[in-house]
Amino acid sequence: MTLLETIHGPADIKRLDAGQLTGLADEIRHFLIDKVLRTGGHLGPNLGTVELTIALHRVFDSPRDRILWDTGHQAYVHKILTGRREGFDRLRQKGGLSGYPCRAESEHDTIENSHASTVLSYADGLAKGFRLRGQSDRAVVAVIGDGALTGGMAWEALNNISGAPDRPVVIVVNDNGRSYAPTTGGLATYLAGLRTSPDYERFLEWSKHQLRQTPKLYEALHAVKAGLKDMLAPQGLFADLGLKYLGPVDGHDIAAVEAALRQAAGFGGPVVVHCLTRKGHGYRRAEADEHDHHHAIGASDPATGEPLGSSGPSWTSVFGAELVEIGRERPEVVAVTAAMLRPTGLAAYAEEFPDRVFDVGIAEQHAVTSAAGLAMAGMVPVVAVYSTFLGRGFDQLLMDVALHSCPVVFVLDRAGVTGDDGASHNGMWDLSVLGIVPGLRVAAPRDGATLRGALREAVAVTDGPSAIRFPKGPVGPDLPAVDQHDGIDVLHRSPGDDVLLVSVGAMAATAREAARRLTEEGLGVTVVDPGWIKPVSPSLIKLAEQYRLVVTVEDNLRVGGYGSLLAQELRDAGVPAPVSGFGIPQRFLDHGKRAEILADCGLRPEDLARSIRSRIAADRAPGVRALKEDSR
Ligand SMILES: Cc1ncc(C[n+]2csc(CCOP(=O)(O)OP(=O)(O)O)c2C)c(N)n1
Ligand SMILES: CC(=O)[C@@H](O)[C@H](O)COP(=O)(O)O
Ligand SMILES: [Mg+2]
Repeated sequence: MTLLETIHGPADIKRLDAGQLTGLADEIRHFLIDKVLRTGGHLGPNLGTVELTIALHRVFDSPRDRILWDTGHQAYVHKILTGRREGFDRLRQKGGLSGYPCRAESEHDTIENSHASTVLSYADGLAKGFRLRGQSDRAVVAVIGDGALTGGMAWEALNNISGAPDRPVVIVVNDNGRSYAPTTGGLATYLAGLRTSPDYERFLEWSKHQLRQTPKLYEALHAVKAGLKDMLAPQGLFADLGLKYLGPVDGHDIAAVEAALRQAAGFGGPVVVHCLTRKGHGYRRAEADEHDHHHAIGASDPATGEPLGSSGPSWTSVFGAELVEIGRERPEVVAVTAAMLRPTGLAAYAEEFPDRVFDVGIAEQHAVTSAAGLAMAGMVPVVAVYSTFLGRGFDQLLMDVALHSCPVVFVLDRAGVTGDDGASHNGMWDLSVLGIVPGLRVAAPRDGATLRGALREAVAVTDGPSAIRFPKGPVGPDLPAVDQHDGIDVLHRSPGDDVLLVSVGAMAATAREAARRLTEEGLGVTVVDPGWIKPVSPSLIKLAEQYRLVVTVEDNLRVGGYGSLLAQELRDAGVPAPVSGFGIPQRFLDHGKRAEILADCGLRPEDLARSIRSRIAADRAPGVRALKEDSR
């Protein structure tokens, strides 16, 4: 039986000796590489937290003590050590283990939101709550990455935590120097300064080498070392904030981390434990990966580590390539990313125009308002961000960009159902929130050709902001229009005025297939794709007036009485026919594959056809009231 097979919970780790712990770390590392290569997931971040997580669960008593993970993508080892090893064969699969902490899975889990920079706020609140409930003996431990530490929320929380010297929050900075790419900004430079002070490096090596022979003394020295570093490595920032600072500690040295955590646990106030780790540690391909592919990998060949089956160009790559072409023609076009240069397709642009790309760290609020500043300076900023993370900068979009009519272009990748990453990663809210922004234009391209077209139109707009949204994954073949109606692409037309099906963005193929099925049943169906869905074009309104039922379908949350803001606008414009919007039900969606989730949401072609059919039938049934607006 392997050591790992004997671990069913944190108690089992506490009884292991130093030699066994090293063996356990090796087994976990091999387990992670084997499992995550097969399923896909956050291999790099989790290889970096093996020893750190072992030490955390040896020092603290989860779940009474709360161990919190920022973003949560690096909590696989936490899951393994809290009895969920068997679940990794179905990691991130429908009905299987979530890729993030999940309260339904374990009492050891707390934060399910995978948006970064939140953990210190949770910790501050938990510590306050424990104190008020007379449970101040419960430790609150917040693990935050160097990347997440560049997010504004983290500093709002630090301001509060550091203002309460008796607030027993242990802040573990998991510093691997990278978000996806190397972490940017002055804070990153500062942290690098802490970890690269040469005196401290030499001392670190000496103490590890010399004192390995006498482990007992090893722990004792770590307390001394914590004092020594005051002379060896400056750590003003945290100390100046009133936070005790321990470190930097070798985050792959279980004994060292344990010693620092035990010291921190005894402080009784806010304390930073600065752990130095390496993303991908122990897996050469990940450690050598300069293109942050191993941050989040797809299912890969276990033998070679190569990703399995690439399925053609992605939406992201189409956007990135077109932006480079535009950038060559328009020197005023600049790009802004929130620590996701490659994932949002901006790497090529940065390569060709290094002075015209700004990585602001995981700081979407700053990304948006600094883009407003860029626009006010006469530039044309393109803010590339995952749809779900735009929520973090919505106030800035509304009040700093739109209120000032700044010509900022928002490119929202991962719009709609993404799937693998669970509830907080689906880009299912953007059309709902963008629909209420005065003066904002919104486009939802259906394929690569219309994405390129929409991007070129957007960067040409001078009197206000635009947003373009598209889903995760392969873009697939272009879907050419079969006709045009007053500037609107017609994707399908059969004789008759029964249904106008307004397809939004990547739902085009679904809408077209649903229309084909309904046409076979003798219904007259026209499918159109407006491309730009906000503002609603007068041509679309006029066209809609000619049909007995108007249906919209979008890969976005259903809102309001008509199911979508587009449907609402058509109705409000006086379209006489009943109008129904089909979209994602108002609930948080569990992880799974995009296709599975769309099926669960009733957004397959057969679902759409069935819903439309029932509405038409209801309308035709004698004595049945006229079609109700969508009331599902
Ligand atoms: C608000 C927000 N923006 C962007 C992301 C995408 N994202 C996920 S992990 C990550 C990098 C996190 O870096 P760090 O905190 O240092 O953790 P590491 O991966 O290095 O362990 C980013 C940008 C996110 N999860 N949340
Ligand atoms: C944790 C996080 O937010 C990202 O790492 C995300 O998981 C990446 O998603 P994609 O794999 O769709 O780029
Ligand atoms: Mg990091």
